[in-house]
Parts: sequence; structure tokens; C-alpha cells
Amino acid sequence: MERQVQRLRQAFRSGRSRPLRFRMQQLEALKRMVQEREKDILSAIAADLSKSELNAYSHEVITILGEIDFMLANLPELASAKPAKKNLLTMLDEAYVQPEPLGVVLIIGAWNYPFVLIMQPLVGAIAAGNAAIVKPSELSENTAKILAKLLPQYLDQDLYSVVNGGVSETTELLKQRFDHILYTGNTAVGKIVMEAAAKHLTPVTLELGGKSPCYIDRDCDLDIACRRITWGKYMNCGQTCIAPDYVLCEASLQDRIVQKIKETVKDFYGENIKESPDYERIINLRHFKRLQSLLEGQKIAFGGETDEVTRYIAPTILTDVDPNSKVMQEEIFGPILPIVSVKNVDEAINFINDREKPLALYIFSHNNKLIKRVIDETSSGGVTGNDVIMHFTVNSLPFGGVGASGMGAYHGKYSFDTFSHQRPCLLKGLKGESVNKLRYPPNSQSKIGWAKFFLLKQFSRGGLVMLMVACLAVAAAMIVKEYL
Ligand SMILES: NC(=O)c1ccc[n+]([C@@H]2O[C@H](COP(=O)([O-])OP(=O)(O)OC[C@H]3O[C@@H](n4cnc5c(N)ncnc54)[C@H](O)[C@@H]3O)[C@@H](O)[C@H]2O)c1
Ligand SMILES: CCCCCCCCCCCCCCCCCC=O
Repeated sequence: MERQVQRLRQAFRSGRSRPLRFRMQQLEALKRMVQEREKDILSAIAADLSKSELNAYSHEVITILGEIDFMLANLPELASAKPAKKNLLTMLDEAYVQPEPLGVVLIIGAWNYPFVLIMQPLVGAIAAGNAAIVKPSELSENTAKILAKLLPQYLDQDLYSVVNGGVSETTELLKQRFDHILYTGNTAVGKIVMEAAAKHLTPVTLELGGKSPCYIDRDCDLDIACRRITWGKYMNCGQTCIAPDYVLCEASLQDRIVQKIKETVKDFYGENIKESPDYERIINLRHFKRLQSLLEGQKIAFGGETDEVTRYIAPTILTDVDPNSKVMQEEIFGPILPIVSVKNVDEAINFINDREKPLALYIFSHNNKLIKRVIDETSSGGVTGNDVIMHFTVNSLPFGGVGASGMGAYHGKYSFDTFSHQRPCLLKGLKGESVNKLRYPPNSQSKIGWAKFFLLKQFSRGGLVMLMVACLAVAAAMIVKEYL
């Protein structure tokens, strides 16, 4: 591992990853890889998640093509020096912020969207001019293999490398010094990553999880709410970081919600859900059994069927759920939707605030003021109002968690910023040395007075012109007075 990281560090030191042209070429190569090897990529994702190739495309590939196109279109602007506002002391100098690459970064992905969760951060790392090691999840082994096969065929092998493996390989990697680590996975491992990174003072972006609440207000379009919740909850068999984990609503809505979701499930997946190409399966037996245990002792209003052989769990709804029951103590990350009754939005807000900050928060209501109130009085990684998941698809929105659901963010410009150091640069002129005497010793009260004037006053260019005109007027008056 150490030699591999050193090799990348040497390649980074050569400066080869910095030129904009090079970065664009690598991104274009990545786009070519996705397009030319689409079939291999789709079949790998499909095999890992029992997913149709159509869903593999719309859930994962389309996002990556969009991200690459964004970077190709915006990289010159993102990577350019940004002029900075100056104070009076530096008004005649050049001040700007220069984005620069961090160095060698590590990207650790998770199994549930195995292609997106490696490729989207990698696009940002390349765009920002870094070298990168990617470590796909061992649980989505087909995608991990295809990434290890294809990335070296398309990208510079000295600057971008794939390490496959599980806990032991990742643990070895985490002993190395990186210049940034972007980790996607569960909170417990997020702490392990942060602890390892701390040894090298490496900054981290932690894309973690949590229980994302979905509040359904009595004044909402219940048909639309249930349709959209059904889509986001049961997509990828519920194995989505920002899936609505549970519903909060007044008890009087519960039965109608169950009925409408039931109808929507039939509409989406047909009479025999098991036969639907659009309904996935649980990733492995461990998660299957974990999810089965969450059903114990619960009132199953819909679904609940399971098949261990195929790791099938039906779209399921639990009603009258006790907030202290097991299903409400951990991230579900499966096709089980508990409904917890609250008296009103006040109680919903308190319920949310009494728990860890979630990765996402959803509110369905006709009342925009209520939506904004819930947003203002709670905290979460992100929010979608009157829908679920869709904030993930808007790459002008930073995607990340807060508190236990993560730190940092990426997507679009935010990926570029995550993998860049925003370097402040000031190029001083050699004139104005007389003014510099104000900062040289010996210090004095009058120098302090001047320092306040020069440093504490913020002048716009127009303000400066006014000031200079005033100084000239004073000087002119003094000259006139002198000679009259
Ligand atoms: N915020 C996001 O963008 C996002 C996206 C997807 C998943 N998630 C979250 O990830 C979780 C599901 O992922 P997961 O954790 O089951 O994925 P996982 O099992 O694939 O683990 C994630 C990565 O961590 C590594 N890993 C696992 N255990 C480790 C250890 N002890 N030491 C070092 N590395 C280790 C794995 O090799 C893998 O690469 C959920 O909580 C979900 O909400 C978050
Ligand atoms: C008009 C056609 C519209 C098609 C829209 C398809 C939108 C698909 C959105 C997929 C979003 C996938 C979420 C991935 C989350 C990954 C992180 C959490 O696990």
C-alpha cells in the first residue's frame, strides 16, 4: 500500500495532474469509458444489486454522465483565480484566491450505489487536479471488479489507482497519509476513518447515513405524497442513504397512507412484485436477517413477505409503531416503512430534534410556510419538500450530512471545492513604502490610528475614488491657501 501511495505522490509531484488540458482529457476519457463500456458496467451493477439494467442506468450511470459534463463545461471557471476585495493598504496590489489541488486523495465507496459512489467523487478529484486511489466496496464485488479493470484502461495509471478489498485492505490504506479522504458508508466506520485520518491531520468528507424522517401534513396532496414516497422508499429495495426511513403523521391519516401506498406499489410493480424487473433484492444474508428482525413484534399493515433464498423482502408498511421499538433505533436501509403517529407539526419537529441529525428530511404539505418552518426549526444533511430523494439529482446543491449523518459535501462545484485548497494570494507592489512606515517599528498611538483607518475601513472602488478626490481637494486647498 505504502509503495502504491508513494507512486501516486511522485506522479502528483511531477505536476502532470495540474494542467487544465490534462484534467479535461482525463474527464473525457472517463466519459468515453462510461459510454464505450456501458453494457459491462450495467451488468456489473445489475448483478450486485439484482437490478435491471434500465434501473442501473437511471439510478447510477446517468448521474455520472451528468457530473462529467458539468465539470467539462465549468472547469475553466472553477479552476480560475478569483480576484479578491482589498483593503486600503493593498488597494494598488493584486489579491486573488487560487484553487489548487490537495495532492493524493482516497475515495472509499459503499455497496448500495457502487458505481455512483466511487465515480462521482472521482470526477471531482480529477477535476480539481489531484491523484486518487479509489476503494470500492467489497460487497458489490462485480462493480468493484469492473472498476479495477476499466479505470486503468482509460485513466493515467500513475495518477489514479483502484484498490479492491474489504476491511483489512481498507485498514491498511487508512494507515497511509492522504491529503483528503472521502468516505461513504455507515457512521460507525466513519468514526474509524476519521480517527485514522486524524493521525495525519487529513481532512475528511464523511458521507454517512441515518434515519431520514418524512412528515406528512394533514393539508397535503396525499396521492402525490404517497406516490413519491413509494418511489423513493422502495427504489433499490430501500437500500438508499436518503430513502424516507419513517413517516410521521397524525393518526387519522395512517390508514389512507397505507391504502394509497398499497395501490401505488401495485401500480409500480404489478400484482406479483417478485416478478417485477424494477424491484431489487437485499444485498446479502446479513442485511436480510437484520431486516427480518425489525419486523418482529410489529403491526404489518402491508407486505411483510420474505424469501431467504432470493433475499426478497416485500414492500412493507408498519403502523402504530412504538418510537422505542427496534425498527426506530437504527437506520432501516430496506423496504420497511414504519408510520409513527404525532399529534401535529410541533410534535413532529420535537420528534426529529430529539434524535440524531438525519441525512435527509422530507415534508409534504400544501402549506409552504409550514414546510419552511420545519426546515427552520430542524436540521438535516439536506431537504426535499413535497418529494423525496430528488435533491440528490441537483448538482448545484451540496450533498452531504450533518452531525451523525456526516460532514462535508460534494456534487458539482462542491466536489471541486472539496478536493481543492482555496489559496489566498497577495502580490505587493514596490511603491508606497512611505505608507509602509506606518507598520514598521517603532509603533505609536498615531500609527495605530492610521492602521485603523487603512485596515478597518472597507472601500469599494467607488469609495476609494471618492476618498482620493477628497484628498486631492484637501491638497489643492492647502496649496491655494499657501500661495494666496
Ligand atoms: N451519504 C451518502 O452519500 C451515502 C451513500 C450511500 C450509503 N450511505 C450510508 O452507508 C451505509 C451503508 O453502507 P455500508 O457501511 O453498509 O457500506 P459498506 O459495507 O460497503 O462499507 C463502506 C466502505 O467502508 C469499508 N469498511 C467497512 N468496514 C470497515 C472497517 N471496519 N474499517 C475500514 N473500512 C471499512 C468497506 O470496505 C466499504 O468500502 C448506510 O448507513 C448508508 O446510509 C451514505
Ligand atoms: C424524465 C425521466 C426522469 C428520470 C429520473 C430518474 C431519477 C433517478 C434518481 C436516482 C437517484 C439515486 C439516488 C442515489 C443516492 C445515492 C446515495 C445514497 O445511497
